[in-house]
Amino acid sequence: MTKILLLGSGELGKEFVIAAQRIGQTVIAVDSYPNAPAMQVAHLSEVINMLDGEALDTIVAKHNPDYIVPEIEAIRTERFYEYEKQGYTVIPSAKAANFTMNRKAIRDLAAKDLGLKTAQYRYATSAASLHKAVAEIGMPCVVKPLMSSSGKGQSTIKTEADIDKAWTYSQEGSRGDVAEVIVEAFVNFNYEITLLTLTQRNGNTLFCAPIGHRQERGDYQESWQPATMKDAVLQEAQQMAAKVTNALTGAGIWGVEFFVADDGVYFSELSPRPHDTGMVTLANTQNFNQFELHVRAVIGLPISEITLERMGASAVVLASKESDTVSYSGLEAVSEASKTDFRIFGKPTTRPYRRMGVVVAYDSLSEGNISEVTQKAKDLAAKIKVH
Ligand SMILES: Nc1ncnc2c1ncn2[C@@H]1O[C@H](COP(=O)(O)OP(=O)(O)OP(=O)(O)O)[C@@H](O)[C@H]1O
Ligand SMILES: NCC(=O)N[C@@H]1O[C@H](COP(=O)([O-])[O-])[C@@H](O)[C@H]1O
Ligand SMILES: [Mg+2]
Repeated sequence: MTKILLLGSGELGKEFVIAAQRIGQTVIAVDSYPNAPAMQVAHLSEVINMLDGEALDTIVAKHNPDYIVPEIEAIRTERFYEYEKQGYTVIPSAKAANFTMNRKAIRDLAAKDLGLKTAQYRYATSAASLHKAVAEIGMPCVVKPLMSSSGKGQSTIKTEADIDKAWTYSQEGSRGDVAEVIVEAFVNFNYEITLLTLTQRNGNTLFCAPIGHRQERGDYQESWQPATMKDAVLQEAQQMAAKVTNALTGAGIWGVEFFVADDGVYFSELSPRPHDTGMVTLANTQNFNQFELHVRAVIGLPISEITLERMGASAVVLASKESDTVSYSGLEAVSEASKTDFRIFGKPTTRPYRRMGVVVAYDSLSEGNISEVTQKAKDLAAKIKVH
């Protein structure tokens, strides 16, 4: 039987496992804490520190998987090159996982090697060098730890007084073991999108309809598909996505993030895996959702087309405080509403702003209104309370 070693077991991993099991795959789910969402539905699980290369080596050798599928960024991805040499298949590739775990590698590749348009940026390794970088980039600007995701440790500097605070905050939010930050000029975009891109072993690259989203504190709040945009702008984004995924190599679904501003399309970053904003596809907006697409790309089953079947939106359910016990209320209201669905991820503990669930809403492409569908998802998500 085919064995998939899933490195990271959050909500995205959980849907991936469900999609994999539906087509007969065995999954071993790994994360740093027990009873993580994907572990609840996987065949086997392992709890390790994935930044620890030796711990990683041990479970790879123990399970001898056919596919190693990263689900988060904070993994000792340098080891992946070695696994590829040993004959393992890393998804999408060791290079893709390694370059995207660290904002520096992916940004330098995109901006310098591939010549993609990005926000102006500098790096800083201390509060003092952050002052210097901000002076060069100008304000407002955005500071992010080189290793973090979902906006952790990210803040916007508007005045001189924010700089030291931004440094301290970045060091608290950094997920990995790297102290460095990136400072980006603030892009005054009109809207931002995720372009889910499917690369396949047969070389056929396909794009999903663009997903619009709104972020707060660097974390997504609502996403909707399709995002309304001009054809020429979409094509430009598709070309950029093809370029960067091609350079990173390998098969899988990728969430390629863009800002669309008056002066053009900016590449922001990408996930070489399902994307949080792509949870909108759980509303069955497409013939295959992003997790089903990823599974098929992983095991090498060809997809010949991705079709948009209806419009949809997703809105997040967040926790508000730290707690070791979790319960939910308000599910009746969501369940009762028409053309909606929801997921509760089953995370065992809460912390402020931790994403615990998602509500999706949908409508037909001919009769629906995407703003209304998004508002509906948002209103219903607000009815679910995490206790
Ligand atoms: N240079 C920028 N100018 C304007 N807004 C920005 C900039 N960088 C980030 N943002 C805003 O912050 C959001 C999160 O940034 P980014 O995607 O880099 O963070 P992240 O921690 O990698 O998030 P995730 O892992 O959830 O994708 C962006 O989607 C955008 O809304
Ligand atoms: N933007 C990346 C993203 O959404 N990743 C998703 O969040 C999980 C971590 O959640 P947690 O921090 O609540 O444990 C990850 O495992 C992944 O599923
Ligand atoms: Mg992002």
